[in-house]
Amino acid sequence: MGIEVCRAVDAAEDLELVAMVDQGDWLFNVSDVGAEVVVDFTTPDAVMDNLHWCIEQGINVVVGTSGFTEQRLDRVRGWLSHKPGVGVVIAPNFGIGAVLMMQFAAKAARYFESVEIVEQHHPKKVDAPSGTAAHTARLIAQARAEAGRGAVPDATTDEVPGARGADIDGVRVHAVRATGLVAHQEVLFGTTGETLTIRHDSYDRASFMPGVLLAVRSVPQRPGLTVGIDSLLG
Ligand SMILES: NC(=O)C1=CN([C@@H]2O[C@H](COP(=O)(O)OP(=O)(O)OC[C@H]3O[C@@H](n4cnc5c(N)ncnc54)[C@H](OP(=O)(O)O)[C@@H]3O)[C@@H](O)[C@H]2O)C=CC1
Ligand SMILES: O=C(O)C1=N[C@H](C(=O)O)C[C@H](O)C1
Repeated sequence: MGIEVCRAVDAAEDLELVAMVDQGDWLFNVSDVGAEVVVDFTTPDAVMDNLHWCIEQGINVVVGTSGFTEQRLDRVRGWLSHKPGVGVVIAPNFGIGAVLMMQFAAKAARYFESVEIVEQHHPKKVDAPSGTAAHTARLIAQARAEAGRGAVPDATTDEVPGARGADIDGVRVHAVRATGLVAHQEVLFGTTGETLTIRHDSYDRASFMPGVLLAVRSVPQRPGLTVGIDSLLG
């Protein structure tokens, strides 16, 4: 993703690529060259230190790295409270189709008794479940709670641990890894006599670039924390 983002920024006439930073490189290069925005696609282990450093330096940040829980977001809000002019956009998924898939899933959630998420990714992905799946599960759980829905019905005894997937806020999430896949997700809803499946497929990492560039262009005018790119879309 880092290389893909550098290519996209380099190709954009209104943006200038001033530094590329990999593991082991000094972050100081970024401030030395006067970067206005840093884009982070690293790992859940590395991202918090990178973010903290950038905020301290007064540099705006766009983050695509997964692994953001509500606790992590609160830590970022805390850092930003000392740097009121700095903007941070953290998005679980920059693909426009994926953003809509999450919105549609949150909308459908109140009407269906059952729901499960199946995310599918390339086998080099280091984390599971995906940030997109975790975020979708939380949105669905929130929508169900607001609609007064109780627990998803499930009488299964988990005879083999993991057979029923991970439980995120009461929503089962299943992670598939297979060569040939890029990034895909299905949200399966069920109620009496019918199911609804909402599916999104990223076939190429180019699908994330318009959303990343939109966030890069927007973040200097958006101090504070923005989660997701929904509010940036026209
Ligand atoms: N929000 C979105 O739309 C998307 C999010 N993602 C997420 O982005 C993240 C990266 O994905 P992907 O590019 O596929 O993963 P990769 O493993 O291919 O790339 C991660 C890169 O980060 C480097 N890295 C690790 N630690 C640091 C550090 N401290 N400073 C600088 N660089 C570091 C790694 O270096 P090394 O190889 O030396 O370890 C590696 O080059 C994942 O969390 C993924 O889920 C991915 C696609 C879209
Ligand atoms: O690692 C990936 O590839 C992706 N990661 C993000 C996630 O964890 O949701 C976004 C997209 O699914 C691609």
